[in-house]
Amino acid sequence: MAHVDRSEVCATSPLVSVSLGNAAIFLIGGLTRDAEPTALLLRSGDVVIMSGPACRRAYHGVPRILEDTLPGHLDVQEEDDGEWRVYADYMRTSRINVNVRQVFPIGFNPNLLEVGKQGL
Ligand SMILES: O=C(O)CCC(=O)C(=O)O
Ligand SMILES: [Fe+2]
Repeated sequence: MAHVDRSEVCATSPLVSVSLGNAAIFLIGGLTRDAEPTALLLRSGDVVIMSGPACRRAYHGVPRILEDTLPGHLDVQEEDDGEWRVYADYMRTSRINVNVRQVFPIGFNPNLLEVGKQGL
């Protein structure tokens, strides 16, 4: 659940996170699991920007999705059926997170994957 983002080589680039669907509890703590986390309520349409090394390397996670918080404009009415039923069943209990993150630093050359060849 709680994790630190480690796939990004560069911890100084911000991460932009967009929440869609049911609301959720987002916890953000510190650089160790001992730090008391702060809880944020993320609703559909909310945008979180995680910026700075202390934030990008902080433990965080989404322990809880709050059911029955799907905004009306993302819901499907009872009379709708067919292909939209699959969407409706999924969205009823789900939250979708879209995030943008910079995994590699500027100037990274994927053709030079061996350690020490990047020249960065
Ligand atoms: O769902 C979220 O808001 C957080 C996602 C996350 O922590 C990640 O993609 O690394
Ligand atoms: Fe993460």
